[in-house]
Amino acid sequence: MTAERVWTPEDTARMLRAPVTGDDKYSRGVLGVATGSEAFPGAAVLGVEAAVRTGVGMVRYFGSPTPTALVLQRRPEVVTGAGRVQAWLVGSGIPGALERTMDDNTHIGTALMDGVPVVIDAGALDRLQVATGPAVITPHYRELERTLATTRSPLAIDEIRADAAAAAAHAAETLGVTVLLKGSTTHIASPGGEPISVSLGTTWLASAGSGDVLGGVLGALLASHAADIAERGHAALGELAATAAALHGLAGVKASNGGPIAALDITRTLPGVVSALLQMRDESDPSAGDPA
Ligand SMILES: NC(=O)C1=CN([C@@H]2O[C@H](COP(=O)(O)OP(=O)(O)OC[C@H]3O[C@@H](n4cnc5c(N)ncnc54)[C@H](O)[C@@H]3O)[C@@H](O)[C@H]2O)[C@@H](O)CC1
Ligand SMILES: Nc1ncnc2c1ncn2[C@@H]1O[C@H](COP(=O)(O)OP(=O)(O)O)[C@@H](O)[C@H]1O
Repeated sequence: MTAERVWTPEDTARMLRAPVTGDDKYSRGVLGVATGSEAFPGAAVLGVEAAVRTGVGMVRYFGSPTPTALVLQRRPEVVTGAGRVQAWLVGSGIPGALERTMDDNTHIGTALMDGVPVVIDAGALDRLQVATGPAVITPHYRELERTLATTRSPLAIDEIRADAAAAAAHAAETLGVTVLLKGSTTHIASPGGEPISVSLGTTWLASAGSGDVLGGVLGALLASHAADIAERGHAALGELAATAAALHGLAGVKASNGGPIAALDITRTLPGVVSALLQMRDESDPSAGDPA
């Protein structure tokens, strides 16, 4: 069995970065989002909404006309078109290779070849090897099976299910990326980093679009922690991935209150979860979190 660090709300709170007096929207970090497509426009709305509500200086959205219109309708604060960013989120709501349009491929390529940290989800997973910056992949079990299928050491889905922690570790080693393997327990593995498990959610999170929300949370965290990633590389990416899974899980629990949730509900409870964690941190260590 893989020995994993069990991630806690306290660990999550320690990783959060609240804006300080010297900050502006650019110093807080800009997230580029290349998600959604004419086939799955809703995924773009979910990821953008989650990023905005996790906390980031600005979101730039780069996608096809339908998701662009929907994103702007819901979040007028978003800037559209490619531009300078500190991190990218790419792939949620983009179809697999056989169904992708030329536009979809352009969006994926732009995000992957910008050289900054990148969250790679769903339809961009088959292109992960062209990423020029440090990458975190966010597959569920079927997506991990597909992603490993073209490597020299594939894993069948039953093997992944039987030992998901080991599967995540194997994928991180084989692919050279940080892996966030989604499930009721989320397993995180990084090349050379500490394996982590996160079980802070609820089974009600097993619903369409829930993973698209997680991508937005993680993208926002990468964009707002660029200096930490530059300094600590995959060790930082692993802890940020665990932080995202924890925020997503805790927001899901709050949104559910023991009942069903729609994916967009998770984004509504995110700010409250962030503020409660920051308050807990400030009460236990008033000097934490403001290096300015
Ligand atoms: N609102 C949206 O725009 C949403 C977009 N999504 C996007 O949709 C794309 C595909 O994601 P998936 O995780 O579904 O991809 P998967 O490729 O893992 O799932 C598709 C597979 O699920 C199986 N399947 C399909 N319908 C089934 C059913 N009724 N019962 C049992 N098995 C069934 C089939 O084997 C199919 O090949 C991704 O790009 C994802 O981001 C999803 O996140 C759902 C919400
Ligand atoms: N049984 C479960 N219990 C708790 N969380 C779950 C469960 N199943 C899935 N999740 C979580 O819900 C999300 C589902 O993501 P994903 O499968 O990518 O959905 P989608 O593609 O529809 O957005 C992940 O964050 C995962 O960890």
